[in-house]
Amino acid sequence: MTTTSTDIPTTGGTSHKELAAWVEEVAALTTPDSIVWCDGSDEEWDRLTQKLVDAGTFVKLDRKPNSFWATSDPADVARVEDRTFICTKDAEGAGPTNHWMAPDEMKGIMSDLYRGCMKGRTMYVIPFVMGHLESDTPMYGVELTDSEYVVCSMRIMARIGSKILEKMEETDAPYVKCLHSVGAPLAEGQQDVAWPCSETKYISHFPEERMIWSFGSGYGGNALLGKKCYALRIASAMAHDEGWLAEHMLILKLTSPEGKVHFIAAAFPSACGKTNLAMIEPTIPGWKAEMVGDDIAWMRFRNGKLYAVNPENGLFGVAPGTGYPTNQNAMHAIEKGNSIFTNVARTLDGDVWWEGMTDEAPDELIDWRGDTWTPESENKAAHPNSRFCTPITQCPVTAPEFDDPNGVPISAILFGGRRKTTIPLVTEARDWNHGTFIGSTVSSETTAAAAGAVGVVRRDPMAMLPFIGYNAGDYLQHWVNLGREHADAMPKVFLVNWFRRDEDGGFAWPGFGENSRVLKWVVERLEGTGEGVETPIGTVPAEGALDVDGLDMEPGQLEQATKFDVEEWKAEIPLIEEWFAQFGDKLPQELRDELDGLKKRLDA
Ligand SMILES: Nc1nc2c(ncn2[C@@H]2O[C@H](COP(=O)(O)OP(=O)(O)O)[C@@H](O)[C@H]2O)c(=O)[nH]1
Ligand SMILES: C=C(OP(=O)(O)O)C(=O)O
Ligand SMILES: [Mn+2]
Repeated sequence: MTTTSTDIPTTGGTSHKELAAWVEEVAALTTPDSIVWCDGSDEEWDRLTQKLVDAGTFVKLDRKPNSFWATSDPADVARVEDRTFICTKDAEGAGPTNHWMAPDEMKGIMSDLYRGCMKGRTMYVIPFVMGHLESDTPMYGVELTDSEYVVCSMRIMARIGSKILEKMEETDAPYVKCLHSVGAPLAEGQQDVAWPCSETKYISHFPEERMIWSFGSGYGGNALLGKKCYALRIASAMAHDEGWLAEHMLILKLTSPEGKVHFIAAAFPSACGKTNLAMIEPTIPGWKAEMVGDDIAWMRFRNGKLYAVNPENGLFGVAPGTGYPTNQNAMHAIEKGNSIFTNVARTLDGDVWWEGMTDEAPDELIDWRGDTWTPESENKAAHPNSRFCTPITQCPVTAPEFDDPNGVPISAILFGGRRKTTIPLVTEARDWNHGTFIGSTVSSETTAAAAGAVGVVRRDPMAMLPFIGYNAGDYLQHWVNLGREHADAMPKVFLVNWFRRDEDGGFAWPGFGENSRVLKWVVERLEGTGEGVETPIGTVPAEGALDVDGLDMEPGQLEQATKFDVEEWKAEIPLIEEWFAQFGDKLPQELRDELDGLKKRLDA
């Protein structure tokens, strides 16, 4: 890259010399028409949303205050795991579960793509912090992007703007360099499209340099670089080096009828129920649930406990299936407006709609492809991975502890996935290593959150398969090591499955608010009052220990949801062995021992 920037008209700037130099360097490479340093103000939001309306990217919604509807290019609707790379010095650093390329090679390829890629566009500089600015160790980032959609979405999802930059300048603070381009330069006089993007996509991470280069996509998980790219992939590598955990987990505050508070973290793969559980309305009397986070947990040791912070400031939730009966809290958050909806359907009077929002679809809609849609239409009105992007503080059940820079002490971790068979409703791990084993072998059917086939069962350790920013074998060893070093701080671990099917193919367990019954048993186990029965896979609720009072289930269904079937589990063993085999020497001995133990118990 050449160094001198040029006479590109610029609004704003910084006294942070290293940052100023990086911005100049990128501008010289990408040659935007102008540079804007984002201040995060309302005025800026108004200006950029108007610009997006004028460009045809946004339609302003008459029925939701300060809210906008966007539809993407039909080929840019989800994370692209095939195009996601971990660029460590050697391939072993990325491990068997990631795509790897040497940093120099990747930088060569991407520099060619970036050269001149912002022509005809504005390059925005977004200073942001993941977590709290008041934290002991503020976790800064700066995203350079040529997308107004990304700026507006980042303003909802993270804490951005002048206040962050000023604090960074005070100490010349280090930050994660996040470079993003939609990869669609405009020639002189060329008309823009509503959703610029490129067929060529790269989502590249340089964990050793704490840097992210993203090219060609405007979709959230690929383009809002503070979220999955920084707060999971880069942060997991930082956490490994520094002795903490960056995890794909919601954080829930539960208050029992006696007023006792417990904080629970839960890891489910994308589109497997994190946002819904984070906003649960318990159906059992006297229990109160509040949300600290719905997607990501950063967990550090403090006063002999494991404390979790939600590094985000917004919700980027799966729209389909979100409605008043299943998740009224998300609906109330959305009603307040200030939101961006992507790839949902739009009603003719300027509201949004998606499958599962109401029992009956409106008579006529504009679907996510921009076509007229009626209930007779064959296609879905909303894309299955369509999203709402909404400030987290608008959710009526956001816990006051969301604002605590130190986070909340976690007393239980739930792992889960989407499995039609085998995995019972709830199982408690025997101890930390067994819990780590359970987490490391979690399996789930793939969903529309990532491009590719849907419904294929794959192993997804700790729901982190697409998000571990280094060798997954080292990641599993890190979990084991932390358990050894901080034995007394470790939460109890549970495995859950809301998605088991009955003979008719329907969900055996009603899920959603009824999941509070499972949470109640979890809390009772923490407090030493819940009764359990040991099985080869862990402890399951004893007969009658799961509160099903007032639950209307057909005969046999509860049994179907909760049963442990030794034959089903024996069939899992070769799959787990195959999964473990790829780690070679990196597989922690402790997990080998856990697998042996499980085999013996199943055969006994
Ligand atoms: N059957 C069933 N579906 C659920 C449950 N919780 C969430 N879902 C559905 O799973 C999909 C993804 O949920 P969401 O909470 O957005 O997942 P996230 O991506 O992990 O945050 C949505 O369509 C939900 O309606 C549950 O307990 N039971
Ligand atoms: C934001 C995403 O994740 P989730 O479905 O876990 O909310 C994503 O997959 O892009
Ligand atoms: Mn979610």
